[in-house]
Amino acid sequence: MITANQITGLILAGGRAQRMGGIDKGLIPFHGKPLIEAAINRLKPQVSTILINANRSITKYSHYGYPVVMDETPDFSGPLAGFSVGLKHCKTPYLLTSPCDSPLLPTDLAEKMGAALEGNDLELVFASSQEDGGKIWSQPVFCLMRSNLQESLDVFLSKGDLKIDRWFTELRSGTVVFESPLAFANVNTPEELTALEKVSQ
Ligand SMILES: Nc1nc2c(ncn2[C@@H]2O[C@H](COP(=O)(O)OP(=O)(O)OP(=O)(O)O)[C@@H](O)[C@H]2O)c(=O)[nH]1
Ligand SMILES: [Mg+2]
Repeated sequence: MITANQITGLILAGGRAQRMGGIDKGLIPFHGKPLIEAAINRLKPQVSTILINANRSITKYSHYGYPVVMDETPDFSGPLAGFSVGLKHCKTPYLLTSPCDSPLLPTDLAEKMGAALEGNDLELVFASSQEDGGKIWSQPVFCLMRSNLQESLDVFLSKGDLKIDRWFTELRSGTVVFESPLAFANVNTPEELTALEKVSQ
């Protein structure tokens, strides 16, 4: 069984947030507190420690008491740049990733993905969500991976590829379907922020 003390949580807050007007998304208020706090609070019981991946507002993110790590490339090359630096700083056998803009993320994320990873001898498990109508969507920025994947990721990125699901196909990877679509609701626009605050009173 993979336990919380074997897992480091990586919160991805390194994006441009263009649909939010380019402001720092992790710091916008959600129910009166910076959005990233909700992700930290949901992730904390599932992991031994947390890393925050950000490319701006480093001092503000440091106030949470966790290391803040920046992408090694300054060009906002996507979430895999965050995975890469997260793997480099990860000192536990597993890394669990989550974006900073999904404040209702599953409280059993690590447990379910850990069981799938171990049970099927996988290297990486990503989440999928199921809509009420049954349609399944992959949620590739929610991943549990073995922390020895750093070399594989660096080789993949050095080829100039940035597509997250293409890296997954190079690995022994699988997915876990979570039934609550709301758990993966993410805040990309001011309208989505308002709507999510309403349904999560
Ligand atoms: N480290 C890092 N993370 C990124 C980068 N781009 C996106 N992400 C993260 O990936 C997750 C999903 O990305 P989006 O929801 O599209 O966020 P975003 O890129 O900031 O927003 P848009 O610019 O509106 O697409 C978020 O947690 C982002 O912080 C990047 O260049 N570097
Ligand atoms: Mg998003």
